[in-house]
This record gives sequence, C-alpha cells and structure tokens, in this order.
Amino acid sequence: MKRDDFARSPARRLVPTERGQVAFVPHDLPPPDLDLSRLAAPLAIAAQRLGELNGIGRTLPDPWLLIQPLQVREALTSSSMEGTYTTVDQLLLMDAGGSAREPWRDTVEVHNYRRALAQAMDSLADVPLSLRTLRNAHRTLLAGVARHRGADARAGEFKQRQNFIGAHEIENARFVPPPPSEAIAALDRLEKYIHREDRGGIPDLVDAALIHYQFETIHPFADGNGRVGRMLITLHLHARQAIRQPLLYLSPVLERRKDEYIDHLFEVSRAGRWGEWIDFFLAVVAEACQNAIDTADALLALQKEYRSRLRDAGRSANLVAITDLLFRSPVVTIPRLAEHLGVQYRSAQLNVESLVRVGILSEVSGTSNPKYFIAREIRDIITQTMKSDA
Ligand SMILES: Nc1ncnc2c1ncn2[C@@H]1O[C@H](COP(=O)(O)OP(=O)(O)OP(=O)(O)O)[C@@H](O)[C@H]1O
Repeated sequence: MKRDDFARSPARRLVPTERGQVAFVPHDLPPPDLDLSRLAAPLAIAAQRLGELNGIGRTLPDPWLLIQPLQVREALTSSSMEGTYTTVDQLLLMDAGGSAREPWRDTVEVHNYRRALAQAMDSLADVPLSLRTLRNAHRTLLAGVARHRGADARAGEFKQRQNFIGAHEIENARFVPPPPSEAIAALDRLEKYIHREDRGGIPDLVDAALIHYQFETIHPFADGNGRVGRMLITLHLHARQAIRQPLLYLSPVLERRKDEYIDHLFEVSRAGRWGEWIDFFLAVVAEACQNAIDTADALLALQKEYRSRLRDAGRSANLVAITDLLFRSPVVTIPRLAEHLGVQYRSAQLNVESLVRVGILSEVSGTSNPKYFIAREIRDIITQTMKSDA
C-alpha cells in the first residue's frame, strides 16, 4: 500500500506494520462531514423500491417462496465474487441432502454460505445483531473448508496476523487493513455504533453503506471478509426492520459491478469519497430490489401456471402441496416427499411420476438411491435473473 496514496485521506490513521509497511485504521463512524442533502434523490429511489419489496413480502402467501431463491442467488454470486464457484444444480442438490460432487469443496462452501446466512437471520429473532452473530456466520461459512483456505483461516475467529488485499505480498498490496489489535478495537466500536440509540438522523440504508465499508476496511477475518460483510448488509437492514422479511440481497448486482464496488471502497479510504460510495450503494439497493420484485412476479406466475397444469391433469391435494414445496426446495427425493406429506413411499412415488408427466419435475441425471428430482423451471427463474444481471 503506497503511503503517499493516503497522505490526504481524511478517513484514517496510518500505523506501522510488518515488513516496513503501513496499515490503514479507519476513523470511527459516522464520517464527520457526511452531506445527506446531496443523497436525497438516490435515497428516495432506493427507499421507494425497498417499500415496494416490503409490500410484496407482505402479500406473498408464503414469503419463503421468494426468500429461498434469493438466498440461493446470493450464496452463488457472493461466493463467485471471491473465486468460489459452483452451479445452481449442485447447490440445490446439496441443499436437498445430496452429497457434494465436483467441484466439491466450492460446493460445500457455497452451501455453507446458505446455512450461515439462514442461521444468522434466524438468530435475529432471539438476540441482537452483534460481533458474535458474525463470528458464528464465519464459523459456519468455513466449516470443513478452513484448512484449505490457508493456515491463518480459523473458522469463527478473528485474524491473528496482519492481512492485506489485492496481492500475494504485503509490499504489493493495494490496501492494508488494520493489524489485529487495532482491528479488534475498531470492531468493538463498530458494534457500539450499530447498537447506538441516537442515530443522528442517518437513514438505515445510508447506515448500511457506512457499516459495510467499515467492516470491509477493518477486514477482521483472515478469510471470508467479503462474504460475511455482504451478509452483514441484509442482517443489519433486517435487524432494523428496514426490510421486514429477509428479501434484500446485493451480491448479484455487486458481482456485476464488482470493479466499481471495490474502487468505491478504496476511494473512501484514499480520499474520503463517502458521497460517491453511498450513491453507488443506493443504486445497487434499488436495482437489487427491482430484481427481487421481478423474481417474485416470475415465481408467482409460474405457481399459477403449475396450478392450471395440475388442474388439467386431475388435481390432487398432494400434488398441489408438493408443487408448493418445490418453490422452497426445487430438488426433492421420493422419501423426503413421503415424509413431508405423511404418506407411504409408493404414494409419493406415484405423485412424482405425475409431476414428471406434466413436466414439473425431471430426474437429475446420475443420481440413484435415492434418485433426485428437480423443478427445472423454478431453477431457471433463479439462474435467469442472474443471467439478466450479467
Ligand atoms: N480497498 C478496499 N477497502 C475495503 N474493502 C475492500 C477493498 N477492496 C476489497 N474490499 C472488500 O474485500 C473483499 C475481498 O477481500 P479479500 O480478497 O481479502 O477476501 P477474503 O477476506 O478472503 O474474503 P472472501 O473469502 O469472502 O473473499 C471484497 O469483496 C470487498 O468487499
């Protein structure tokens, strides 16, 4: 990290660290010179879209119809941004209890992301969002894969050594976050900021941008900072009740705009460009809300279409129950369905055969004992929206 780059940065302290380098310690939130008046227009647009998304969340008969696909997309895109790739089919298969296939380690990690996100979100019903929430999420994220992530990556623990971003050697790093002791102190202050009573009129969405920057700049873990920091955005907005259901996920948009995203974070540190970062963040929120709304429309239309397909095929209560379940879990097995419906294996098998006949389910090739079946049209809505982002 070049000391001169940060010479005029208003947002920092530079401290010496290993190998003669300097590390960046951010000032505490909020930034002293935050000009909210310039952000009024993008804030109004983002808040309006968020309001629409909240409205959809309220009218959905089952909000999980939308939450699950959005969380699948979030896990896939947040992970791929950090070089961890799997396919939606592999992820859904693993979600349904199948074992991971190649690329197994990446699939496990993306599946872990889903679990970490869901657990952290659930925990908000019982305990406030805290550093412990994030450490638990990190523990789940790296469960079973931490040792492949390098000697320093300890699941659920903050960093114990100086880390850096954008290079293999600290000398070439674009950015060097605070050393461990400074990071812990800055994190404690960030936690206090998140819990503060007097919010000083800072809107929740702007606060989410500030908090995400601060978390990423502290870079508290040896590994997984990008992913846990993006979980933090949704967790924070949900904890504040800015989003009533956990329906807002930014990674699909951030992935498409990754270079801008990274540059904006860097520019806040380098030159105190808070306005540009928040403006960008609000545009990403507005786009992510719109994508979620479009996804809800597509899923509801498909659900209606399934119902009419089933009507033509001689509707039964079990078939309707199964198709509703498919929106939560697009990959299923006959034993799982038998358990879900409380019926015999043979009866669930007949139901599956009917759903295969009307084109709702198809067999996942290469699976046996048990065979897995996938609702491809639901899967396609998840991936289509990802592709239309691209
Ligand atoms: N200059 C910067 N200042 C603050 N945060 C940054 C900066 N550049 C990148 N980031 C954040 O750091 C993340 C990547 O960090 P890094 O490459 O260290 O990965 P990591 O800690 O291993 O996390 P993960 O495994 O989730 O990527 C980016 O996704 C972004 O959120």
